[in-house]
Amino acid sequence: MSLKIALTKGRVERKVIPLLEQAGIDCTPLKNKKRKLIVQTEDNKFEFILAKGPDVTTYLNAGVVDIGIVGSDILNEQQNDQYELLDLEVGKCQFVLASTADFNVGSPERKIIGTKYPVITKKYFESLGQDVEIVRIEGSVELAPLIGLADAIVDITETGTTLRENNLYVFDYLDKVSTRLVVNRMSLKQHSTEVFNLVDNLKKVVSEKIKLQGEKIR
Ligand SMILES: Nc1ncnc2c1ncn2[C@@H]1O[C@H](COP(=O)(O)OP(=O)(O)OP(=O)(O)O)[C@@H](O)[C@H]1O
Ligand SMILES: O=P(O)(O)OC[C@H]1O[C@H](OP(=O)(O)OP(=O)(O)O)[C@H](O)[C@@H]1O
Repeated sequence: MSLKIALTKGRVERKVIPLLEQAGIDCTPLKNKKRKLIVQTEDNKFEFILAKGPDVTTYLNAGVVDIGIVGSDILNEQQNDQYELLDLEVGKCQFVLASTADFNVGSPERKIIGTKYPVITKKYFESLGQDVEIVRIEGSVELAPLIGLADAIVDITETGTTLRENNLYVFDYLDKVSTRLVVNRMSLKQHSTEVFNLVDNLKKVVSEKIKLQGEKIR
């Protein structure tokens, strides 16, 4: 039976495929899948289920997949205690509080904050002792302070390009984000050899990559 892996499609998928290949998995069917959402490797050892990030944990919780590959931003936002086995060290970015230059984080008025991450945002402002109004936005979050929908945003940034090109400034840095491998606890019992084989192989790939990056910096 194949090990079922819910893989976040899009950016995460693109960053994770090279790691899977280096871990010895032939990803040709995954790379040629076009609009197919379920893809099996030639040797039938793995079945990839291509899903949106927030749905990856839904599949895991329902027990219909064994493994999930998803950003820690989503795991933190959902707060439902997934069993994380590996930080894949790709999809790295960071949560920031950002706004236009005139924003004052210390001002006493109740602020309106635009975000895709209401739980993380609420917690962050609670830690500052502030009760804020949250406007949930699905994408292009940077628009919110520009068009007067919110006073500021909490969003993820990688290169800072989107903020820069829209004249937004970082007012605070929150948690760092990266792609994680999480596992269904039942699968860990039923398919422990297969799961740990995959995790061990990926661990080697990730630590080799980190070592090489360290050598390049030195
Ligand atoms: N700018 C970024 N840099 C690095 N990782 C990011 C960035 N934005 C998002 N991520 C990570 O990728 C995951 C998926 O992101 P998102 O759903 O925004 O993009 P996507 O659907 O892959 O986008 P696209 O379809 O444009 O490739 C996020 O949960 C997060 O962990
Ligand atoms: O710092 P940068 O490298 O510019 O990356 C940051 C952007 O990337 C993400 O958006 P994404 O590209 O996923 O699009 P979205 O706005 O539709 O979510 C994030 O929400 C920022 O908008």
